[in-house]
Amino acid sequence: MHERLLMIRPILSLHTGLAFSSAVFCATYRLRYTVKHTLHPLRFARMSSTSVTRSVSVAVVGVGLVGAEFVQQLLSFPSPSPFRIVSLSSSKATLFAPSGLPLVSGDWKKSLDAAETRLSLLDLTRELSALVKPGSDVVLVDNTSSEDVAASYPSFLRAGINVITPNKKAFSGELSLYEQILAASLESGARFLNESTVGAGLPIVSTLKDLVATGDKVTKIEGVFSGTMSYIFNEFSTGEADGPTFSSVVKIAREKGYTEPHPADDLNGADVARKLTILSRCIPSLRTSLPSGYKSVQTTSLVPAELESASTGDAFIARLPEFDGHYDKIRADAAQEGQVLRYVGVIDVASKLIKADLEKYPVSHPFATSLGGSDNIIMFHTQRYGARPLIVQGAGAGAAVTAMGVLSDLLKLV
Ligand SMILES: NC(=O)C1=CN([C@@H]2O[C@H](COP(=O)(O)OP(=O)(O)OC[C@H]3O[C@@H](n4cnc5c(N)ncnc54)[C@H](OP(=O)(O)O)[C@@H]3O)[C@@H](O)[C@H]2O)C=CC1
Ligand SMILES: N[C@@H](CC=O)C(=O)O
Ligand code: NA
Repeated sequence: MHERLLMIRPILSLHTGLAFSSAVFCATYRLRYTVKHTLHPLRFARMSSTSVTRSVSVAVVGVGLVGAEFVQQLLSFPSPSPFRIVSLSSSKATLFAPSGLPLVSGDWKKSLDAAETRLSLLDLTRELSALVKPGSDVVLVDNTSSEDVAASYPSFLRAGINVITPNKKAFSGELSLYEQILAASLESGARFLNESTVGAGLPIVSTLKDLVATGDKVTKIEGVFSGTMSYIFNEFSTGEADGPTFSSVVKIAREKGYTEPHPADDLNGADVARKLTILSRCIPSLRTSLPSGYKSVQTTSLVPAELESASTGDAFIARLPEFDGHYDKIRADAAQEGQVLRYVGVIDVASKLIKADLEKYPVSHPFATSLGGSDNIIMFHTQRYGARPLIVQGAGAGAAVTAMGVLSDLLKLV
């Protein structure tokens, strides 16, 4: 067994702290620590552990499209698995068993449906914090799009409970919540991992954090950030003047599980604006640039004014065909110029311009020729990569790839 002596220095900044905490948790060696400053008791308990194989208690909140697929992937994890699911919750019911729920692959939803208790985030925090011990990690996996669950991350983190999530709300809303999350994570040593909030399972957040942590200078990030918008325009705007109706491709995108619970959150550009906010906050010079989060991003909405008040996704989808004529016209206009329509996002670091917009591209442009399905394509322009940006491309929405991103975050804890 290898041994390393690790000197822990005072954490000088949030950024250094996060990079440092990653280094600690990525280490697979047995660690011995010399502590040089006062540590939060949970952080100390975590660091004092000399156990190599950690056990991980997982509480899953949200078992919809992504959540159900995540549970299935977790239950299929090769044995012996370090993970045990101690809690499952939907918006209507919750289950908790500190030693692990007896879940059967393919049949576990029945147990949750039969439960009569509703989720209390306060109770869950208390129950999970009792499981935090040296050598056993506890993780809240939030697979909802709930603001309430997102607002509770600081409490979970302060209690030493790690948070893993594809939910964008906490990282793309008010800056104050984001800062509380960073502070709580530094205080207790519990981590928050949110790879699936941008590009689903594609390595976007981790790539950006690696570029920044290794000292590269990111100058611009641009691309197609929405799986829904990508699917819609890949199908709808191919360079021809006509084709399927706009409302029909939106309906299919929803059926394929690409859209947010309310599809208007994709079509109004908010989902892309949230992703741009999440990435901007990983870049030191932009971290505080969007105090109100995604609402500060310059965003073009594709939602007709008459549908802005549609309260449910079903109502929105039902009325969208009334507006097909408008979308037909913008497709035909673009085709006449030899162009296609694509919904793109840009973060220009020097000018601090962050925007989400519908743009036209020539039919020969890579955004027209190389994208299919729900593909995202994200280009990182940096000093080290020079004139040829680092590009990540692949499916950017859908339950399987999103749950994979969540599970891969979970694996980073062990
Ligand atoms: N779909 C995709 O391709 C991607 C999704 N994401 C993100 O993943 C998250 C989940 O998306 P998706 O699975 O499609 O959404 P769904 O609407 O299918 O599922 C959401 C789940 O959350 C539950 N829920 C909602 N509010 C609460 C609450 N307050 N307490 C407990 N449970 C709650 C719902 O319960 P109930 O069933 O009782 O209503 C449901 O189980 C979202 O944040 C989304 O943005 C990220 C990347 C890609
Ligand atoms: N609705 C989102 C899902 C992933 O974040 C999208 O379409 O990209
Ligand atoms: Na990702």
